[in-house]
Amino acid sequence: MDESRNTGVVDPEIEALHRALRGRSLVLIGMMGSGKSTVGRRLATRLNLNFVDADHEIERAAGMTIPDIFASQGEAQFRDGERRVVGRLLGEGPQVLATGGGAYMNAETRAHIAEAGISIWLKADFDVLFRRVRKRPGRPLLHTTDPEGTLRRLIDERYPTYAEADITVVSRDAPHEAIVEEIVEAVRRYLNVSKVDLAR
Ligand SMILES: Nc1ncnc2c1ncn2[C@@H]1O[C@H](COP(=O)(O)OP(=O)(O)O)[C@@H](O)[C@H]1O
Ligand SMILES: O=C(O)C1=C[C@@H](OP(=O)(O)O)[C@@H](O)[C@H](O)C1
Ligand SMILES: [Mg+2]
Repeated sequence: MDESRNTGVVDPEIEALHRALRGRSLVLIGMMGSGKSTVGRRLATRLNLNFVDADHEIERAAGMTIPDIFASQGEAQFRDGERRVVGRLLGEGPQVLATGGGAYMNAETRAHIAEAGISIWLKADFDVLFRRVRKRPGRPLLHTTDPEGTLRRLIDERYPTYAEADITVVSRDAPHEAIVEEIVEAVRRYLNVSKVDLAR
């Protein structure tokens, strides 16, 4: 759970960001395939924060994979576990928390994130998402006769809510590090931590 942490790094810029976070976590939200898990891990390394993936924690708590949870218990049970796990993880900040795509759609979770975190929406076009999720199946919501239509419907349903996030960063096909730097810059702006102040 903690493998992304770099200890011993003393970077004034990062320390200033940590102070400005005041215990809040950076919470990645967005559709399946937007890069929350992969970019989140790198963001945590970059900022010397712990990384935690809610899906991974749900799987650990349940002792089974997400497709198995959906198959054996159904989506409602998964959502209930997701709400509890995200709530617990938000109490353990500051860290980078990658949520599953549906987590932010829960009003209670959203309120909790607003209180204990800074929400970052990784916003991506349908084409980008569809190409990515096709490469790696294993997302039970897309196990339908029409995964393309399902993904479009989920985008329509969810984007107005995702738009409530504190910060939006466009996720496109670019080196992960480039997206990480855009997030760091956006977080710095959001927290009013200026590079100029830090250089003094
Ligand atoms: N900036 C990017 N450029 C290219 N591929 C990316 C980028 N970000 C994520 N991906 C790829 O998209 C897929 C889904 O990423 P993942 O982090 O699992 O998304 P999420 O957790 O949001 O569902 C992975 O194969 C990942 O490597
Ligand atoms: O969008 C969703 O509702 C889901 C997204 C998945 O996580 P990723 O967004 O990390 O793929 C996972 O939580 C589950 O399959 C449901
Ligand atoms: Mg993920």
